[in-house]
Amino acid sequence: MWTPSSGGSSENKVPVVAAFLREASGRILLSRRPPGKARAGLWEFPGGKVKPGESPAEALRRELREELGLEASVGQELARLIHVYPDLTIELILLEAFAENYPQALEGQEWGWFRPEEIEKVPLAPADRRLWQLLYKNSL
Ligand SMILES: Nc1nc2c([nH]c(=O)n2[C@@H]2O[C@H](COP(=O)(O)OP(=O)(O)OP(=O)(O)O)[C@@H](O)[C@H]2O)c(=O)[nH]1
Repeated sequence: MWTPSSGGSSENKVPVVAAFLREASGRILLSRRPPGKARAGLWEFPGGKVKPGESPAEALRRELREELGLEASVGQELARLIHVYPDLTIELILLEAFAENYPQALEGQEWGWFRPEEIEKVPLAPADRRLWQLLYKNSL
């Protein structure tokens, strides 16, 4: 598990949980930030903010159900980092997830399965680009 910090202020950081979810052929699930939201149009691992009183795993199961209609079990933590955006500072926690059904875009967002080499070329949210580099370097 890797826990680097991007350096800026990490006070009042918002915990954000995200899923590393692979289908049978090894492609990875990404979803796209919808128009009108911060980082609109960029791709990210599906997930969202951890609410007070929730564990990261509970938050991830809730987000996957709400956004993609997925029933999922959650495995180990793969990576974690702090990222400072102009509008907020997040602590992004990437958890391995295993889905029991197929995703459907319940909030109208785009999503897709990507092979690792395709992810190199996808416009990822900046925090996710860093996370991906960590994962790749450690050949997950
Ligand atoms: N879900 C998710 N958010 C990420 C990732 N990477 C990343 O920088 N973020 C940022 O973390 C924040 C998560 O907010 P969100 O909007 O997804 O979460 P939410 O639905 O629970 O909150 P909201 O109701 O305030 O929109 C956003 O600013 C988003 O850009 C990621 O891989 N997954």
